[in-house]
Amino acid sequence: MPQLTARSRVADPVTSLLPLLDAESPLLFVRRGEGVAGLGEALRLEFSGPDRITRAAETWRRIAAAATVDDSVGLSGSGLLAFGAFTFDDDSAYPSVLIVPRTIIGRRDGVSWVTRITLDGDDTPAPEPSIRPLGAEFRLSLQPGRLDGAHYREIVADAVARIQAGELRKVVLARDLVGHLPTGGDLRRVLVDLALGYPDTWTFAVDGHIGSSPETLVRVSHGHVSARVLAGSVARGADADADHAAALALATSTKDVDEHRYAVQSVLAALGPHARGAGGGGGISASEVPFALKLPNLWHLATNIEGTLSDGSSALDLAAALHPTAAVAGTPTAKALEVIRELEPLDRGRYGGPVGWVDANGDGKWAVSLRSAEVDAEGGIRAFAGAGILAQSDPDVELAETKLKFRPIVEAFG
Ligand SMILES: C=C(O[C@@H]1C=C(C(=O)O)C=C[C@H]1O)C(=O)O
Repeated sequence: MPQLTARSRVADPVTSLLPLLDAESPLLFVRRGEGVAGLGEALRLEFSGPDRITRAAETWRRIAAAATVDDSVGLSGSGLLAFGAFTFDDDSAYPSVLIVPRTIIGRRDGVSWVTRITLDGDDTPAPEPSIRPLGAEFRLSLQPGRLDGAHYREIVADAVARIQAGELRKVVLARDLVGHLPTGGDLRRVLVDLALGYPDTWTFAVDGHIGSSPETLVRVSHGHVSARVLAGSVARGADADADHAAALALATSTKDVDEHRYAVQSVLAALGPHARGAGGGGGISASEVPFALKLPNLWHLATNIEGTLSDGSSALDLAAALHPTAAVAGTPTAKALEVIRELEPLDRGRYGGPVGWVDANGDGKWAVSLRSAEVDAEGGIRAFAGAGILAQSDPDVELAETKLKFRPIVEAFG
């Protein structure tokens, strides 16, 4: 069993975590400038196969129980934690990882801290947080990958026919864009653009998987559990009136409200066995009517879900119970996964999977990886975006929706 020792102390305030990151292998999970950044690797664990998240959760519980943690900060993200990113599919060629950095810099409620982590028997000094000037600016354009627009419309039409024939109710189909990072390209430039352009989303970087997701898979903090489900999308309007009309049309569209309901139900069903409702009643609670969440590129229908944990599950246990939600797979789940495998000629990698962190107490924050890309060791980039397909879906509209969902990543690289 790896023996980890972690020590967290309040530090001089940092104004931004991003310039502190490693340019080639950044570790990051932030929203509105707050969160955690990691340097170096004290421990890296890889998982694969159908029970990859469950095994990661069990392994982490044992490592955390054996660890020595001295945390005088006591904020969300202080103390010992592991960053993680898990593949969407059971058979992906990409690794699912938990990475414990050597040094963590955190920022929350105006307080900054540094956590230093050592692995017994490893004397490598922990990297010192220091501002590293950003590398040269670069611009690159992402091009259609394995699945271009015309092909995407075809598989959407195929899925619609299957849904209309009663094979399933909903399936989320994604397509890809590819590109190449220039030699020495500083990934922090991309992360800065994402974090500044989409401040209300989770901007993340774990093991070359980067993005800015608006969807919270699950958050656990001191026995409280919460999630934010998104499903149902529409483009922002060109002016204030058109924008208001777009949000209204989304909130009253039967197709989108139905799609949203499936996604909320799948999250409630997965969390129910682990939680009591916020009001003390049975189960976990969700607001009855979704709200329209405004992002720079899109409106989404959104529902916040809350409850009190009843069984000591960690955030990673719950991520295992939740993945894959109807927001990224479909309904019913098993059939949707079968249709995705059949129609999508892609390995989604960690897109659509849980990305976030878990601490030694089991608290943590996990997003559904959306608006994201895989960047491999040779600089190869593959970005993904998808849309929920229902009986009434129009292939042209769904293709247009994926274009809008690519925008954060396309613009951050471009
Ligand atoms: C699948 C994606 O997004 C998901 C699908 C949505 C939809 O179909 O309306 C909305 C938000 C996300 O839950 C994506 O961004 O790639």
